[in-house]
Amino acid sequence: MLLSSGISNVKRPLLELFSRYSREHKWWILFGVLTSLVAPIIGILPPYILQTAIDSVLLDNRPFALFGLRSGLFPVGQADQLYLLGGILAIIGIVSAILSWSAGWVWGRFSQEVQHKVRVDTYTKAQKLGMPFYESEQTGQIMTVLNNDVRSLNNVLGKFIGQVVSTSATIVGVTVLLFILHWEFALISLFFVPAIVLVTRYFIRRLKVEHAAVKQRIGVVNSKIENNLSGMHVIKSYTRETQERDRVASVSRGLYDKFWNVIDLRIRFQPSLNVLNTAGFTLMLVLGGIWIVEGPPLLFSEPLSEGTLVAFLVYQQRLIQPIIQTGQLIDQYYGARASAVRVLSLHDHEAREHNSENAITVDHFDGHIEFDDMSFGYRDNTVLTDVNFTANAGDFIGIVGSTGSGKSTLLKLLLRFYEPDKGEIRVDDHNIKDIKINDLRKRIGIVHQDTHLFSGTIGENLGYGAAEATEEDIKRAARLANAHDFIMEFPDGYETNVGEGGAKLSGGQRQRIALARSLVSDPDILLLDEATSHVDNETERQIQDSLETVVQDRTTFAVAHRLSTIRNADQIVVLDDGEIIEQGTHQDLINQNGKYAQLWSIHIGDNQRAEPVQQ
Ligand SMILES: Nc1ncnc2c1ncn2[C@@H]1O[C@H](COP(=O)(O)OP(=O)(O)OP(=O)(O)O)[C@@H](O)[C@H]1O
Repeated sequence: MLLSSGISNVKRPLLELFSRYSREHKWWILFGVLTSLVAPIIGILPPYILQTAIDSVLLDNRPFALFGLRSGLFPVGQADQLYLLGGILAIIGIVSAILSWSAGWVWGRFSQEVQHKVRVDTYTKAQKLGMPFYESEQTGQIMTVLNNDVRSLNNVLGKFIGQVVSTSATIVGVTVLLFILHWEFALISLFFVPAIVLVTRYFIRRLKVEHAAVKQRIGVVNSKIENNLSGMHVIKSYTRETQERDRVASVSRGLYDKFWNVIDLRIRFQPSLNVLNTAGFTLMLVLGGIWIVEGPPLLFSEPLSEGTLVAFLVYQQRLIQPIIQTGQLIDQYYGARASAVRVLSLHDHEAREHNSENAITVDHFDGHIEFDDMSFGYRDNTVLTDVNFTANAGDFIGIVGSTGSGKSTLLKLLLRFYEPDKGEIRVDDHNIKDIKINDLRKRIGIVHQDTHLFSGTIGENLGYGAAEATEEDIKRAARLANAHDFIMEFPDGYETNVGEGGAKLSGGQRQRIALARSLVSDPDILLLDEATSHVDNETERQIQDSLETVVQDRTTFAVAHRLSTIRNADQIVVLDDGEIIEQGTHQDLINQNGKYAQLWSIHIGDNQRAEPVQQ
């Protein structure tokens, strides 16, 4: 359960992801940083101008000066001075708005670019993971990484730098301005900042822990819901709606509890800061008032003007916001960090399918296949032991055996869904480990035991594995699989929508479409895993007739419980508990009078019993 525990060895996951995805956008980032830096600096000037308006224009107790400059160009009349200040404020407002818009645009685009790329990359990487990964991870957890985690990363990767830059610029800018305005009062008024930082730190540390727990719980809820939706027919059949509702409610409550911990921390965080803020504001107002009325207290010497006090009070409010924002940024940071760990766990997962170093390219197989002393097990559970047999090019091989004897596993090993633990599998004298995985799979057609169709039309499903297939290729394959006639009976023919996972078709129809799909690309090797188990005897006989033509041109492995399907095979392999116990033609095996002969007599008996009683 790697994703649910979120293991990744990367020390700074966000930085790592940022460096992976930001390179090609360095100019955007530079522009974004510049605008995020300049916008808040310009934005903090109005209170400074307010001070001039109060002290130099309204109270007229200071000579008119702006930014330390006393120019003969400045107007002397009060109204003109106010017009000048009003004009400057308007320009600041416009420039500030343009810069904020530019910063918002750049970071918004950048964050969407990053989100899009991380999502596509993560999906691409997930696709490269081998089947064992999908068997050990819940689909819901993988979906959570692709949806929630990628979205949460977007918040930070895209906006974080802009916010960090503008927040830092505001804090530094305001602090510098306060010292320029009145360094003695600035020393006193900044006293409350360390208290705010300490409170922020306390909450952030606790949020970090809770965020990781929330991420994991979201995955659990998604898995449960996804699992239930895909098994809805079973839930309904067994009338388990109430129990399943309770189970969903239980995992959802688990998420609720964890989320509540985060919300509880957040809602206590903001009021705590507000209390500190109000205390700081009140103290400054009282102290500043006394300073103005009675002159500088204690060791201080500079008198304080009314305008300066007003500017300080406004700046104090301006300062608290970026400090709170810093807290929120750190909160977001830890949320995104937990997501980054999960995304990287998927990106860097070692269970990736990979070609060997000197893997060869293949565009055709003759179809000579050898299993050479091959053994395989799922984790600790040995499923196939010392399998030895050879299929000559063009052979039709029947594989029979009791349930769980390893028949499907044998076919999956040929596709390299898993690697043998011992021995090897060779196709045309090449160990399949040394053939490029995609080349191997492209030349092998398979009909899985569990037929899966994708939402879309019948035609789209048929052409799924062969982009270059013509309409004629598709129809030819459909005829071979005895599917063409029933497809044409639908009003929309090949344009018929199959529904979610093929739900609008019968089991037998789905199977015939899957069979046709495997034939469209004209594979050199064909693997049929119970490919006709859901069709009636008559349809099976018709498919059998068509397949006789099909199998002549390629090596075919057919797993079948219905033994009539493989009766004419060149070779029948009988598996029992993962070992080959018998091998030969139908007649050889009947003559041996072993397991196969026993199965055959049951099969015949079944068929006879299934015959309608003659009146
Ligand atoms: N992904 C898996 N992980 C762990 N064990 C598995 C997995 N797939 C199959 N097995 C186990 O391997 C054994 C062989 O399974 P396999 O599907 O190959 O049997 P089979 O002969 O095709 O059975 P059936 O006729 O019922 O389809 C079974 O005991 C099964 O439980």
